[in-house]
Amino acid sequence: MMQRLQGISKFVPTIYALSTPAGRAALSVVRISGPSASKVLQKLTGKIPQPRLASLQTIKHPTRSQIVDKALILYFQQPASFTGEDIVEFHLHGGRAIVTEALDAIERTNLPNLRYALPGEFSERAFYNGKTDLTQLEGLADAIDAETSEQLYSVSQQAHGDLYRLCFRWRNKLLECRALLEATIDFSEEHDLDQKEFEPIFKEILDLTGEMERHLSKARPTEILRQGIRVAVVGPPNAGKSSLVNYLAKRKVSIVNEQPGTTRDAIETLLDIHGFPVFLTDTAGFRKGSDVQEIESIGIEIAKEKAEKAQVVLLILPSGTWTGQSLALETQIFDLVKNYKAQKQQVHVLLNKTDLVQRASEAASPVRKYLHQALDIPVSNVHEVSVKNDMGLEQALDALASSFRIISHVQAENNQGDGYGWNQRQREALKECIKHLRMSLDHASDVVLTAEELKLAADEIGRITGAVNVESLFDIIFSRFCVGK
Ligand SMILES: Nc1nc2c(ncn2[C@@H]2O[C@H](COP(=O)(O)OP(=O)(O)OP(=O)(O)O)[C@@H](O)[C@H]2O)c(=O)[nH]1
Repeated sequence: MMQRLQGISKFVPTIYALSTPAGRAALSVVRISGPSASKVLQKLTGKIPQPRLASLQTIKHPTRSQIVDKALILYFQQPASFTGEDIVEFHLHGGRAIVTEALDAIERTNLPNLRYALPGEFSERAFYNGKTDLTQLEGLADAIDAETSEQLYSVSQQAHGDLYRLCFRWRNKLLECRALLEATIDFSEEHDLDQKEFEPIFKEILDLTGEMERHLSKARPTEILRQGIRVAVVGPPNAGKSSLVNYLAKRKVSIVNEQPGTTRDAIETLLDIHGFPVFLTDTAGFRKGSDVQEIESIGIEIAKEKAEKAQVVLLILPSGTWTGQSLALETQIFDLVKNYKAQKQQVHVLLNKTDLVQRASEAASPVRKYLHQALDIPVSNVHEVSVKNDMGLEQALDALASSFRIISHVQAENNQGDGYGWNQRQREALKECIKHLRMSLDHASDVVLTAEELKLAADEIGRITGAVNVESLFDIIFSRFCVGK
């Protein structure tokens, strides 16, 4: 992508694009960036307004001499703009013909070196002109892709520069320590210096290492929310699994029937539960017996696999089971639950069909105790519900959301959710940086090696923000943006 920008500024192409979705809308924004942006504006409106002040102007097509639109115009003078170049924005009425003609009018100004933008090219210019760093670009791409509130807030620190500022401070400190160390080494070659002279620098490195380790331990991996949390709905046949999935999805995702064994395959649906993106999988009911047909038993195996891969297992028990009449029959289910717990999966149990049970909470008490004692399921993870009558589901969803918060590190188990969102690439670079800092401290007796490790540590932080060469990543990051961003 670098080649798009090569050369001195007057040869940098001026780019333009529709920055809002195509189609009929209240407004559509066309953006122009580059050395000729103001010339395009002059040719189409006859004047250049004061920078950063909105003004209503008439856009005339240069060859047809017809009015394309009367639109709000914004002009940003470089370097005070998103890309760091001159930018012009046309806030047009959002009609298909208006947008097409506005884009055509820009092209027909026939100014040299003017072309339609490539995907992510505005952001790419912002990066190369030092207006943003890699963490903010990645955060912005994730923020634009976010479909739920928690997805959005998990990347807002990246998108708004907090992570960049932190890394910028760390890198500067590392470079400072290294410079100080090298100056002291040079000085010590002429003057017989005591090892003690290096102590303040080592203290600084130690403090910085501790600070980075704290950030790493509190880091919220952003990819968990980007990928969605996997929740498997399991239980015996006829428990109400499909009814629950349909209730949560607010539509008919699965077939509901009183016939046991209705659901044969795993049916997955993406939902927003309290701001968390959740892949909810309805599965075939677990059961054994001579009347279990081959297809159903395949479905049961698929259900087990789905549950093993899920981060949260939602076990639904129908009233007959949890009131104790057939609890013994369900040992195979409880064995599976033990297995999920052993794999550190979060397990929630819904005691369903309370509408069929007299004094339901009294009846639920022994089973709740049993689940807690025998299977180590917290009492707060066992919920009495009636999917049919919409009872108890609100509280169950609140408890599920608490598990999602912990899984996605939005909230730590000790209730401290103050860590930054870091993606895998960033966490790995931070881990490498800490490794080099630890090595630099191990080499305390050979300060030349310490200085070298400090350089490697600073490079790792530079890789996070893009200050150190990471061009191989640029195509991946910029291509995530659409044209006009
Ligand atoms: N009374 C009562 N009936 C319910 C409740 N929830 C579900 N049902 C009924 O129970 C029957 C089975 O419901 P499903 O949702 O198909 O159960 P399932 O667990 O998906 O069943 P399988 O597909 O056999 O595994 C249906 O007739 C539902 O209407 C409830 O809270 N109370």
